[in-house]
Amino acid sequence: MQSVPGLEKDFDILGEAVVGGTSATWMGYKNVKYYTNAFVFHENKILLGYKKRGFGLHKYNGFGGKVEQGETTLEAAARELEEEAGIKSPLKHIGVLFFHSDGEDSAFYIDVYRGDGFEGTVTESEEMRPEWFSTAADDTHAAPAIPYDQQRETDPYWFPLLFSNTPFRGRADYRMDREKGKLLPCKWWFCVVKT
Ligand SMILES: COc1nc(N)nc2c1ncn2[C@H]1C[C@H](O)[C@@H](COP(=O)(O)OP(=O)(O)OP(=O)(O)O)O1
Repeated sequence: MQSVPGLEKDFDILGEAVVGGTSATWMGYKNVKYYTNAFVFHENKILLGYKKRGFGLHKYNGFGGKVEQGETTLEAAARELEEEAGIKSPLKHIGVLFFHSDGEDSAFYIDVYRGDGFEGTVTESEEMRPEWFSTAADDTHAAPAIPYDQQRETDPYWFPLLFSNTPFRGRADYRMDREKGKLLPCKWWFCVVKT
């Protein structure tokens, strides 16, 4: 595993890992940009947003965005959740993800938050259309299954840890797949944090 700014302090507490992809070295990057991603849980369901514009267009994700100057990442996560889904939730930090795409100057450093329960009314925004999905193993909760085929390719590595409330860390490098004509993960690791 290669060091990542802000993650180095965690390396001695990382546990079970999924590692995959090419044996080539990790990609370099010039800058790191800080983001948040918040996931709200309620009655065996998770709230995801369908991205209507910009980065991640037409994919489901948590609610989040850039951390603005002077904000903590928790403040940024709460602000983005309210802007994009119209709700507040008692957010707790659950993970850190680091993504870099070949050819980009900046890498994404993402603080991931989990909130159990919410206040307010879930409301569609200009950027996101919120929808509930089932987190139950069976289909008894009358919500659709997690839409992994409309999410980022690396989400299946860490979503189970988010569901089980297990702190995690991870990194993936993306490269253009010329045959498929899109960026795909070429090297990755995802770990639980030992408690
Ligand atoms: C594999 O890469 C990623 N996976 C997942 N699941 N989420 C990712 C990945 N890379 C970035 N993200 C997240 C981080 C943020 O939550 C959003 C991107 O935020 P956005 O570009 O919408 O940021 P805003 O500040 O809202 O941008 P605007 O200036 O357009 O409002 O994706």
